[in-house]
Amino acid sequence: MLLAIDVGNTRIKVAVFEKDILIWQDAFDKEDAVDRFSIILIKYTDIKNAVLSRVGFLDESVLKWLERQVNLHVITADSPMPFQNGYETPKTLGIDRMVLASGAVFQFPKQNRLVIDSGTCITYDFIDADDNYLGGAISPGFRLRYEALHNYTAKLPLLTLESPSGVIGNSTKQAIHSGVVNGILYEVEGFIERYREQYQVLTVILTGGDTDFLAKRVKNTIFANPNFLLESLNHLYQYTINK
Ligand SMILES: Nc1ncnc2c1ncn2[C@@H]1O[C@H](COP(=O)(O)OP(=O)(O)O)[C@@H](O)[C@H]1O
Ligand SMILES: CC(C)(COP(=O)(O)O)[C@@H](O)C(=O)NCCC(=O)O
Ligand SMILES: [K+]
Repeated sequence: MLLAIDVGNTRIKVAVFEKDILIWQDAFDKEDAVDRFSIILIKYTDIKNAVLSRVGFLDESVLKWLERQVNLHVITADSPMPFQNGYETPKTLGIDRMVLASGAVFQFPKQNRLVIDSGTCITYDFIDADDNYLGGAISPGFRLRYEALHNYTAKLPLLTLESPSGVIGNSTKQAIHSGVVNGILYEVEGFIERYREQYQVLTVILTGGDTDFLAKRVKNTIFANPNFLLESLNHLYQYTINK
């Protein structure tokens, strides 16, 4: 039984795996980390190993606590990956993006793949059919855009994610929702179209906290899976221990 832990810039996401079966999952804020991890370890006493991907801040004391509870396997830039890393700055590449790319290789072998993870940031990661990771893009996620509009202007209100009434926002709030939501939709659809121009056959995988919201609205055939990073962590752990 394995505990997979994804520490992002907004939340901690966790899942318990029995081989390749996801038997339980949760997401929580970082300040609740030790309490929520304790609940999991009490509920699943067979957990002896954990695998962790971290891009967001996590208090060192939480890591030290975790290391005392389980065998903690932390994914780093030096961890073995099932792809050739063509990133110019491999040491600055987000561990989450590496895990996503490895999951695309495991779950969708030998094809051009674009992984879109809509969380704090929207990340785009491309792996070609020969398992070369080429990079992609980093863009502000929904919440970052709403907060930026509020924090960097004199008058705009701070709004939370809501579907715009239409393309033409006929009020301040609707104009903001249209700008944020339609802006992200057209960005995602535009990127997919550009990648498809260059790589005619392309598999698109969508994940992240905003998967469900985006999957319903993006006009492209995509594989939507909110647990893709956690599943990829599980596969990567198996891959690493069997190397
Ligand atoms: N309970 C929640 N708390 C915070 N964000 C949530 C929640 N449910 C869905 N979300 C959405 O998920 C996004 C964060 O996605 P996530 O993938 O967890 O981010 P990260 O991996 O960057 O920490 C938020 O911007 C929000 O739109
Ligand atoms: C871009 C990210 C902040 C995304 O993190 P997330 O939205 O998942 O919290 C993370 O992948 C990161 O810190 N990347 C480092 C820079 C790079 O990937 O080139
Ligand atoms: K992300």
